[in-house]
Amino acid sequence: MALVITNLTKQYNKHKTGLADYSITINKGILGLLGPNGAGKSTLMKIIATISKPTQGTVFLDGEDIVANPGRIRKVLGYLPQDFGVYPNLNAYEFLTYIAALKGLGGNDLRKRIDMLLEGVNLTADAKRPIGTYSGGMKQRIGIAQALLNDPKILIFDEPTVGLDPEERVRFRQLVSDLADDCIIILSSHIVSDIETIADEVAIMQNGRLLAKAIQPDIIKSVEGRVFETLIDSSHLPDFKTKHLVIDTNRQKDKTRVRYITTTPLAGSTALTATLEDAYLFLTHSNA
Ligand SMILES: Nc1ncnc2c1ncn2[C@@H]1O[C@H](COP(=O)(O)OP(=O)(O)OP(=O)(O)O)[C@@H](O)[C@H]1O
Repeated sequence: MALVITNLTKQYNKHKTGLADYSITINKGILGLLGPNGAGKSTLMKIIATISKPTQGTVFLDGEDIVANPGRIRKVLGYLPQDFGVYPNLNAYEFLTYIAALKGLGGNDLRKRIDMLLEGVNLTADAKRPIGTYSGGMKQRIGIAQALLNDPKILIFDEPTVGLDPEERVRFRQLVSDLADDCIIILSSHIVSDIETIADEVAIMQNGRLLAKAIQPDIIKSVEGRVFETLIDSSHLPDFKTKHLVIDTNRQKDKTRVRYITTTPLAGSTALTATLEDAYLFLTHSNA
């Protein structure tokens, strides 16, 4: 199974471009879309989910044009939009039953599937109370459950970890990796650590363009040997920032410990092991 996206452009209006000549091939496994606000992550996901049409370009699923024939992908799609709305007066059971009806799902197994999904997102104990009384994280979890109702083969999660506490993030990661062998899973975040722990491959986006797409070690290679740490006078920090890409600072009285990326390190700097965050900040700054 493969999604082949070619020269995709979404022009919202004269001034707003969602995607600009974007091409990518997505295979089975977990692809993390990483990019700053406005990079085009949601736009890409909406087009794949056939909620939005591209201005130009094509999306093929196993050789079939899904822009022209959205029915092909809708049957096998699970989608959690960023602005997922719920019906506050329905409880979790009623809500999932309602979504199942919209998706044309029914039969004897439906109840069992809903029970299993509620268990998977840790909502069994709260399944009988109105969703309006849920916390943000619980609403997000019911959103994750509805995306899985039809046993999808393509899963699209727009910012799925928003509002989840650390324990729920671990549970979500587990749920997603259990599905990854058999599905294309695309998830977005602007939080590097979320993507780092979940995704096999990472696609870094900015301004509607794809800056890099590879497995994590290959993305990290772009900054290997260029990440350093040093201690400088805090008063020198503004000048230091004009010469090197500063990733992180830790102020200690009048000195500041700086993690930075450069090809010309200061004498006495310590070389550090590069991380996905280093590579992400390097790529997005170099292409800003
Ligand atoms: N309906 C719309 N009308 C006009 N412009 C839009 C619309 N939706 C998105 N955009 C613009 O398209 C660009 C990409 O937005 P998009 O929401 O896809 O980015 P994103 O990477 O998902 O960002 P975020 O993390 O903030 O959700 C932004 O400049 C945004 O303002």
